[in-house]
Amino acid sequence: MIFLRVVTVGVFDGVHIGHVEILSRLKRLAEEFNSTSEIYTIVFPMEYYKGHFDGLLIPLEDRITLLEVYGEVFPLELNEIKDIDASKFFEIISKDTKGIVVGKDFRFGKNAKGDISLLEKLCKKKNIKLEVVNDLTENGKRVSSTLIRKLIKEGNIKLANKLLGRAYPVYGKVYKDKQLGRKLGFPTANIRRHKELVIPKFGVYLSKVYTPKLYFGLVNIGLRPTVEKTKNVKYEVYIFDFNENIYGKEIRVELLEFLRAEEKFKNINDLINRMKEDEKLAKKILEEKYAS
Ligand SMILES: Cc1cc2nc3c(=O)[nH]c(=O)nc-3n(C[C@H](O)[C@H](O)[C@H](O)COP(=O)(O)O)c2cc1C
Ligand SMILES: Nc1ncnc2c1ncn2[C@@H]1O[C@H](COP(=O)(O)OP(=O)(O)O)[C@@H](O)[C@H]1O
Repeated sequence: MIFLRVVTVGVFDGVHIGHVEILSRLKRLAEEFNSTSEIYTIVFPMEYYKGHFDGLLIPLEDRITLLEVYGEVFPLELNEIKDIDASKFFEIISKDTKGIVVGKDFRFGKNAKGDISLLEKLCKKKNIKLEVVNDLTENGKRVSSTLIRKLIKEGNIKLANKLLGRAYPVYGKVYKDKQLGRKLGFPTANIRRHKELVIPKFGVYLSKVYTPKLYFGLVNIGLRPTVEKTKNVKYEVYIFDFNENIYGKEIRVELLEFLRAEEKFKNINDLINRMKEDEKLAKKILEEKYAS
């Protein structure tokens, strides 16, 4: 017995609202044909191999989890497929396939030779239903992983979150540091950053913190130039109304709003005063916008 399928191929980093358009169409098409749906996710985009890549939006495991809502997920390394010529690549993705869903800019095969017009012709020949999904735009700009990476690097977390369709997450295990925070009156849980991910603009963010219980807090992302000379980017979380030892625990932090850029203060006292201001501002925003 042949199991029929519908297929989509792409990087899908971030699984943003534009991706969701494609994935929802894929799921609908699978229902129409009473087939399975398969999502081929390319692990890293071309820029990664060209050496000018800012980093992924979310880890691959998270991408897979988000994609699994829409079908069976198969990760592909670009290196495995980039030298397959367009007709051969089509042969692979069209086997037992009833439908293909892609975005308007989809390219396939060696040197990205295959485009939508070739795909249309090939699909017609094999009686495969092709759905080409129009670009989703925000203020005239195409929603894309590249745009969201740029917004995150610029600190425009609100727009990045809107285009992602969810709050931008950073998370990891809390590790022990120099324990200076506690002395300053601002204990901070430090989490390691995933090396393959994009680094947000250095500064202070209002955040949700799951310990797993939900708290709000402030995250400082940066180099802490007032107290350290390092190139090591740190993610530190000061959790409001919280006083527990969470070393070794996994916490999840969601960036909500960018409050200010990281600064080098003249002395620790100026830093402490500024952190107090940050907390005041954050609590005011929480009261105005997030109180339930
Ligand atoms: C809300 C907040 C804002 C911060 N802002 C800055 C800053 O602008 N410049 C800076 O050098 N460090 C900043 N930090 C980092 C502190 O220097 C750091 O948390 C402190 O030295 C404690 O370090 P520890 O984690 O080693 O205990 C900030 C930390 C927090 C929690
Ligand atoms: N309100 C809080 N926010 C963050 N961490 C807290 C808080 N209260 C207690 N802690 C605990 O204190 C630790 C941070 O203390 P700190 O002196 O900044 O040390 P470190 O240099 O190891 O980060 C956290 O890892 C956590 O276990």
